[in-house]
Amino acid sequence: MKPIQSGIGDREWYQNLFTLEQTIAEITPLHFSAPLAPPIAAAKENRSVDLAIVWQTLTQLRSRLDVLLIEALGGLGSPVTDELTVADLAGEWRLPTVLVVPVKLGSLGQVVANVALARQARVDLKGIVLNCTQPLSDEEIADLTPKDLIQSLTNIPVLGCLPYIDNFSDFDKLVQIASNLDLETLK
Ligand SMILES: Nc1ncnc2c1ncn2[C@@H]1O[C@H](COP(=O)(O)OP(=O)(O)OP(=O)(O)O)[C@@H](O)[C@H]1O
Ligand SMILES: C[C@H](N)[C@@H](CCCCCC(=O)O)NC(=O)O
Ligand SMILES: [Mg+2]
Repeated sequence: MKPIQSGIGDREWYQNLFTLEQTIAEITPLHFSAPLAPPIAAAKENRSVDLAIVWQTLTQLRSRLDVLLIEALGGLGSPVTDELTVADLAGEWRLPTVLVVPVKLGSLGQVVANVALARQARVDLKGIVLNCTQPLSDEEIADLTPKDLIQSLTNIPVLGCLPYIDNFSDFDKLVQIASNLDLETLK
């Protein structure tokens, strides 16, 4: 699921990449046109952010699927409503969570701040995945986001590093990349 989406993006990606039995309304029960934070995008359409429909759809899907992977939006501190952040929802809805961190200078500060926020909101943080959103060497990745330092600072396991992907339509490559992540701990 991409339960709340603003603008064009993830739900369209999923439909192109995967064969899913869910309808688009099940993949994304709440969609807003403006590519902005949900409360702001909703206000532009004179709508509110109806979390009840998100919870209902999530509950239905969870009961009929073996695995339900949910992509949030923005970061843990991004607002979902005027009162609630992504971290608040993940905590209150008890969703086992993986933090995805783009590899760049500043990532260490971001990861420490986000893990602190996750703890404050009682998020069940299972692991951290590093994401190389630009082509970098192994040495550059290790210098910017050293796994051992992140684990020592946060006490959260680093499950792996997604490489830079230049072609998202190479499905076999995506499968091979996913198989390198240590996802067994999420079960
Ligand atoms: N490993 C990668 N290699 C190359 N491009 C990437 C990689 N990860 C992300 N991108 C690019 O960044 C875009 C947004 O990625 P992603 O959906 O993961 O962002 P996000 O942080 O989840 O933001 P959102 O809140 O919009 O979901 C992707 O569609 C892709 O174009
Ligand atoms: C438009 C973006 N791509 C994203 C919304 C990100 C909101 C971030 C708000 C913030 O933290 O300032 N929407 C989405 O993932 O559907
Ligand atoms: Mg996304």
